[in-house]
Amino acid sequence: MPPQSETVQFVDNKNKTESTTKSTKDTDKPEIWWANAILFISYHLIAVVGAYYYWPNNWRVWMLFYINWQLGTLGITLGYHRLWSHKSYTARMPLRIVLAIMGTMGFQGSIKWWVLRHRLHHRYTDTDSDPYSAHRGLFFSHVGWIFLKSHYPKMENVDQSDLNADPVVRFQHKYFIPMALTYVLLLQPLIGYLWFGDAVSGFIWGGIIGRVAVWHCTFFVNSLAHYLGDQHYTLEVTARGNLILALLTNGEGWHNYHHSFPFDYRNGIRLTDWDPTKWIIYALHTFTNQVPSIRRIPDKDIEKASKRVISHKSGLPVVQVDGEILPVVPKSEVKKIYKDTKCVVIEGYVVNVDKFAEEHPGGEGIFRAYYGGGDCTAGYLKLNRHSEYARSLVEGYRVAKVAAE
Ligand code: HEM
Repeated sequence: MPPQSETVQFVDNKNKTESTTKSTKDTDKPEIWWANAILFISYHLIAVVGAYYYWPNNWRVWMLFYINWQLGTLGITLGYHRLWSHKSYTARMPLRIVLAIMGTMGFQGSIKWWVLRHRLHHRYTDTDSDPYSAHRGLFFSHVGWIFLKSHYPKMENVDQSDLNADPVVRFQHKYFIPMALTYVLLLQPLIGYLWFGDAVSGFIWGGIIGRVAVWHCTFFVNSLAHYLGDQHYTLEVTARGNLILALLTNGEGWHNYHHSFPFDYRNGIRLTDWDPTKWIIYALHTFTNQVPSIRRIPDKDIEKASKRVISHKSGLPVVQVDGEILPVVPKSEVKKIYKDTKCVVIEGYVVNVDKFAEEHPGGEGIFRAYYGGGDCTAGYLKLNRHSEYARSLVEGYRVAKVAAE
């Protein structure tokens, strides 16, 4: 088990240099974790053979699999990840108990085991100290890291006081193995027997295949979500945003935003971004007393991050306008640079209307012909006498200044 945390002075989480970190090398050769490897491989073998011989011809078996998959995944996303790893919301004891049970169904180690590694991942993303660093290859970041008994010298810098103080976390950590095994070996066959009279199918589909589905969907976030997708909020790490992964992971696929703002209870920030985890947290906060508070990053900070990314991507000279750093784009380059974006030009500035277009009182249609860097100043000035409020909105959405040629 990792040691208790101690007070350490951190210099900069991106340069990964701590003043009091012990000199143990992160790249020390780790041992193979045979127990994990054998368990993992056996599960997959049983899943394949079981699926072949016990292919369901009864919808109840499919339901058992689906419920198991979804509950396990939600236990990880709602509980392990957004509650315990990032404290993006607070939860009362009854909800924490339910989430700890659901998380146990994910079969990915105890809350404490998982959260400490996840905090390490965020703190040292893409370095040797990142337990599932994407820089060590797709296979390693997906499952390879689980087969290794790595020791993480920098773990001592990760705070775990909140985990140690939570009785639910302590209990689940102590009894994780019996709880997880009871769930798979006893409960699933029992449900199968009582629900559709087939204990073996209950074990195979509820216990084994349900687990394999939860595993890979969670692991995709560590692997594919660092390889495929968009980077709108930070370029400093490999994390990317990806709709397909969001669909498979109850919203965790919006991973670039998450790495930029890990404390936000949302991963998909737009109303329409597929993120059931965020919707459930919001519903629990609004309609029950189980989630007293949620953490949401202010829109202006998100906007700033996205502007910074656009500036960096452009690699152009910058200018300070009203306290903001904006890249300066030659007029002839605007359409090339912003071709696949919802950016338009208004009064000499490139304005990103992605977040605003849908709620524009004059309709989104007005912008469409200009997306990709078209100049809509004439319409903006003539079709409506835009108020001061509208002007300040435009200022907030500026992403670049167009250089006079
Ligand atoms: C980011 C750019 C823009 C912002 C922030 C913006 C904002 C607004 C706002 C807040 C209003 C409500 C009235 C007001 O407060 O002035 C409005 C109305 C309107 N806007 Fe814009 N606007 C933008 C761009 C444009 C452009 C490019 C056009 C035309 C090409 C346009 C056409 C209109 C029209 C026609 C209305 C009147 C809608 C109605 O009352 O039926 N707007 N806009």
